Amino acid sequence: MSIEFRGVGKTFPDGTTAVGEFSLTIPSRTTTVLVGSSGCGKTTLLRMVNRMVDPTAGSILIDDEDISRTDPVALRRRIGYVLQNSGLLPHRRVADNIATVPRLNGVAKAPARERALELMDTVGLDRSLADRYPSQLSGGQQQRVGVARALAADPNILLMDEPFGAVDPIVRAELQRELIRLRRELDKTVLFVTHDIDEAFLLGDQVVLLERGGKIAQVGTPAEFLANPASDFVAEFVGADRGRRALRVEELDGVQVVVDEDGRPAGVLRGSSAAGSFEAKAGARTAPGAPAQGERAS
Ligand SMILES: Nc1ncnc2c1ncn2[C@@H]1O[C@H](COP(=O)(O)OP(=O)(O)OP(=O)(O)O)[C@@H](O)[C@H]1O
Repeated sequence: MSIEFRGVGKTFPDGTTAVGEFSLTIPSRTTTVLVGSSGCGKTTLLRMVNRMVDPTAGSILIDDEDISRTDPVALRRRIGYVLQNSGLLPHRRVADNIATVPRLNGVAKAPARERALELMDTVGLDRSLADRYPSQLSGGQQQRVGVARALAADPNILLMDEPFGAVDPIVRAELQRELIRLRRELDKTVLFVTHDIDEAFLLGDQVVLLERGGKIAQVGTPAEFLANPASDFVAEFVGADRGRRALRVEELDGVQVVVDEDGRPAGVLRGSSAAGSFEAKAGARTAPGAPAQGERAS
């Protein structure tokens, strides 16, 4: 399913303009990553897609249908949503957390549990954890449960708000690899929010770098960012955010390769079309120097 933002703006009742005017098309079955510093409007944009926030200007279309005319509850049940702190219900067991939306949609207990167990396999969680409570899991396991829960209603769209922001770098790299695998298997339209440009380049078919007020500094494939930063702001964000390890594109035997500042290959760029996403070699990119996460639990 495609998502289109048309001249979208959001000014909160207290007068804060989180998003000025934002237009973007997110093609079906691709991953778009919104990246930018704290407070630039990423979460607000994400939450407008499932109507947890309604825009004060413009419109959002899903497969050409204006979502302001849809029932927000029904809309939310068909869009998966993963949060930084997993957002699990603490008093419910893992399998029950995963089965929340199917149960709300009227699926009986036994098939809902069976589906939850299958989803635990999908996200790489051992089924023996099904009857634990969230507090009895590690942070990484909780995030996997959050992903499984978001997938439970088999949504076509997955919204992910800093889903790997609260785990350590090693678990984070593991979860990123899992998401790349899942994306290939599940074929969803994914909108992903992060502070971390490395994570954005690793996961995004399309990367959108935002400035304050939801202003687009640049939109493009990771290759386009690396080869052609649109402004000094972009060049600085792309370089500064990854510390000393500035990446660049080089051509080796006719293949575009991303190398780090010491000339070590960090990934291969596949073509330059819509499929021009960034394939990182395992272990080559572990998000060093990831900026501190936002204090606000969203
Ligand atoms: N309910 C609200 N009322 C007033 N202002 C808000 C509200 N929610 C968000 N804002 C403001 O809107 C701006 C954008 O917030 P938003 O949460 O979208 O940013 P963000 O890029 O996701 O930040 P972070 O990376 O820290 O999560 C910020 O200035 C924030 O303080």
